[in-house]
Amino acid sequence: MRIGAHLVDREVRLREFSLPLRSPLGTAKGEMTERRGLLVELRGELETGDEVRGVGEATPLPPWTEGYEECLATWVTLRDAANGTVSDGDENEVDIDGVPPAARHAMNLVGADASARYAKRPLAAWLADRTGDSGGSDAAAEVPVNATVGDGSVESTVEEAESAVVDGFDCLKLKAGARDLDADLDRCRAVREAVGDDVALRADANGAWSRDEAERAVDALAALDFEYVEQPLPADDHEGLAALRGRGVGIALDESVNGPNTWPDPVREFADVVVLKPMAQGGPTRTVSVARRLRAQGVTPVVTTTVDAVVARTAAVHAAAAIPNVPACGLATGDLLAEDLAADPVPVEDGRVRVPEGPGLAGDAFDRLVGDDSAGGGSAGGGSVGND
Ligand SMILES: O=C(O)CCC(=O)c1ccccc1C(=O)O
Ligand SMILES: [Mg+2]
Repeated sequence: MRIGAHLVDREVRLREFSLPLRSPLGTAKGEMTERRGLLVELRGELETGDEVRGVGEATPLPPWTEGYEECLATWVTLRDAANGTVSDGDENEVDIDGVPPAARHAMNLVGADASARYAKRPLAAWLADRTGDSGGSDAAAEVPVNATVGDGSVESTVEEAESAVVDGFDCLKLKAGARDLDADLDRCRAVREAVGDDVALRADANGAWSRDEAERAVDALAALDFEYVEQPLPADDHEGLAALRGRGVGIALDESVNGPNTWPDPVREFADVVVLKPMAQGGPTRTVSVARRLRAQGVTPVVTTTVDAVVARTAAVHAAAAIPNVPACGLATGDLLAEDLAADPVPVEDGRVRVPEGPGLAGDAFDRLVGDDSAGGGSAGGGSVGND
């Protein structure tokens, strides 16, 4: 296949970016300090003469997705094939099954944004139309979100939690697993005492615990009335995860289903909640259809970013809005970035995000973001790698 194969005069352009985090996000897998990714823009004309334009983003994060270099190399190939800047022939045909998840996310998103804009529908409504039941279903106007609280001392964890509650969040997710279990449980207990009983709490261990630790954690978190614990055990310990069910706190899967691992089957026997990261699922379209299938078997889907830039974060908000009655999602990650590529069309207010009402992602808000293409020393104009 080729991107925009049905378009005349198509042009795909890439921009590499690198965005520092405001302060490092502490997790069981180490500290995240910056996010590197690619913006993609597709322009062309339909045979009717109508102009088509779409924007996408690939912000890879191993082990959830491929690494940056593979993602970039994939997109340089996709771009050159789409633009016809290499001689016609087999090398212009890209096998879609070989496109890794973050690169595929951008592919899905440029197409979905372009299609939704052409249909004059917000992306959320377009996604709901395409993935809904026969009658279709409306997209939500707002999505509830959780605050993301990184690893830290008891004091700094409580401080961050309290400030999130002051900002209007009624659901907090605490990163855990970076320190020993008793220290983590002290943090969780201190936050519960500080925020009271009306705030929903979640913990995310990123697969750090042993079976014994996970069992102890689950019992302690149940007593603190935590809503769920995300990935208490390594991604492939399906049996261990199943054994943690029914002890008073929900079991959520993240790494088990976002990344190279095989899903436990049937997933409802292993999880109450499944976290869907569009960047790891290969795009918003697949995210919404997987979410609807999960719902149908009684598993609760939650959408989160991989701490993406504004284009993918906005897409994730649309995807979440296309899932009926989605609970609080991990989409309040824009504030973790010290800078971003554009003004935020999906700011968090009172623990909720309003879904942009313009066509596609956010009307033409992202149309100026991809300047002259210089990514990958590309054939579309040469130049060096990077623009910052
Ligand atoms: O869910 C959230 O609150 C934010 C997203 C988040 O925690 C995250 C962000 C980047 C990579 C991994 C994760 C994770 O859920 O483990
Ligand atoms: Mg997680």
